[in-house]
Amino acid sequence: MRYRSTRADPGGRTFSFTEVMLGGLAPDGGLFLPESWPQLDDVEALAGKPFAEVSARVLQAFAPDLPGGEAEAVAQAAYARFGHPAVAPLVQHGADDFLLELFHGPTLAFKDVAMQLLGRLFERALERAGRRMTIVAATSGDTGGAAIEALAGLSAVRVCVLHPKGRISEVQRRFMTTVTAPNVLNVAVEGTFDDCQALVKAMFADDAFRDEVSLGAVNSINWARIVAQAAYYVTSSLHLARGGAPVSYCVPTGNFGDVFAGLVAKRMGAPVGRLIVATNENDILDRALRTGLHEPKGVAATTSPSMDIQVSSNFERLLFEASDGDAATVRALMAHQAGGRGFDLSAAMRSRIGEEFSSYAASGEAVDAAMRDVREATGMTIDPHTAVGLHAAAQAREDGLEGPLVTLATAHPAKFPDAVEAATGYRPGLPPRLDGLMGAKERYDALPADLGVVQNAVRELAGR
Ligand SMILES: Cc1ncc(COP(=O)(O)O)c(C=O)c1O
Ligand SMILES: N[C@@H](CCOP(=O)(O)O)C(=O)O
Repeated sequence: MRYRSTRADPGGRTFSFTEVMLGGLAPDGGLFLPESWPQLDDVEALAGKPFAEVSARVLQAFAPDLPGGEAEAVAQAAYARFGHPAVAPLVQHGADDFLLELFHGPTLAFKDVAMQLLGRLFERALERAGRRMTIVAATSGDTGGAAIEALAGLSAVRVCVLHPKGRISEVQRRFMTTVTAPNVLNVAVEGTFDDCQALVKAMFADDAFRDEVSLGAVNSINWARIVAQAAYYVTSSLHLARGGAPVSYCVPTGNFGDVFAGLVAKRMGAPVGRLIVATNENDILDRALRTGLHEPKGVAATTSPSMDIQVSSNFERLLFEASDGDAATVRALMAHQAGGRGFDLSAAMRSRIGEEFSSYAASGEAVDAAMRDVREATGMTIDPHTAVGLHAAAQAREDGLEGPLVTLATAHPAKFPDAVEAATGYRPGLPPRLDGLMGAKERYDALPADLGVVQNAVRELAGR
């Protein structure tokens, strides 16, 4: 199993899983994808197996270069820390409608599922290579907390997280800024998540800097994140399909990593049906899928801040898939995007995407209504990101979607208590294990969205 960049022509350099994981972004600025899709042998036999076992099988399929037994060992350790024995339990909320709860990890968001695995894989790979690494991550709220939780205190890793100042919830921020481990640096950037992500990509594009600090990534540009997330599509689709109709998924979407993980599970042979991209008012992906025109129009602050994104990194992976691996097309479209311009999808690419993906966007009112409605109907409290997903699920049903439909519950409602309370009148509380979080001292640097300034802060961290 070898990997190539979405921007590299066939016959170019290929990479192993470990190189891909430690490299983060491909040297040419593209994203790594496998040269072919591995299949899960005897996939039906995985139905009902423990989450860690399925996760290890998925990982092994993509990472044959890991030492024997490593996939099982890291998966067992990673998921032992989750607050629910199923790790990612399904909860039924309608006749054929389900929520997949992905928030039972240490920082109450779906990012923990991948990050707990990734932290352990990094630790072992760096130890084998006898090297250190500086991870720089951009977050719109959840990736940062999950990354810091997974990497704090590791001697071979320094981790710097860039978050958009004032644009994430207080609980999200505190998951990051109250951590005192010396290998952690939090930076509040004057700008949006897109600015933070652009800074990360610019650091990767600076070869000298990349080598100087031994730069690594844990955003979903890192292929290992996507592989780890594919596991919950495998477990849940096998559970619900049982040899019958494939299972469709409604995925609250920002950086397009989570929904792309659904495609990966499908490509591996899991019974995954349609993939529904659910966006908030930052609807660039919904517009692109409906009209073929991918056109930026500025980021609005919403009650689902983790999805306040315009430049969705993993859309590039979908463009590569939809163009049949045509790197020249991907390079051309990405050049438009880098220049802040829109681009058009060809009719052929649109039609290929439309065979597997649909999309819906939710207004702020629709998100509030979804939180209220589900609470009134079922007593369940959901977070605003999950509400974006449930709104899309209802729209998909109105448009005639049949068969089992799973909406990903991507965060615990207690991460967004103000938004939930405003919509439902109920203020969700944090689990007792997090009692100290809201009173703990915070530490972060506020910096402008300036590459040189942020690079200097990362250099200082790397030298600690
Ligand atoms: C709670 C929550 N929901 C949904 C998303 C969107 O996921 P993705 O960026 O993989 O599309 C995010 C951020 O990634 C998130 O933190
Ligand atoms: N919503 C994310 C944004 C980064 O996404 P990632 O999946 O690429 O790490 C966040 O919460 O930080």
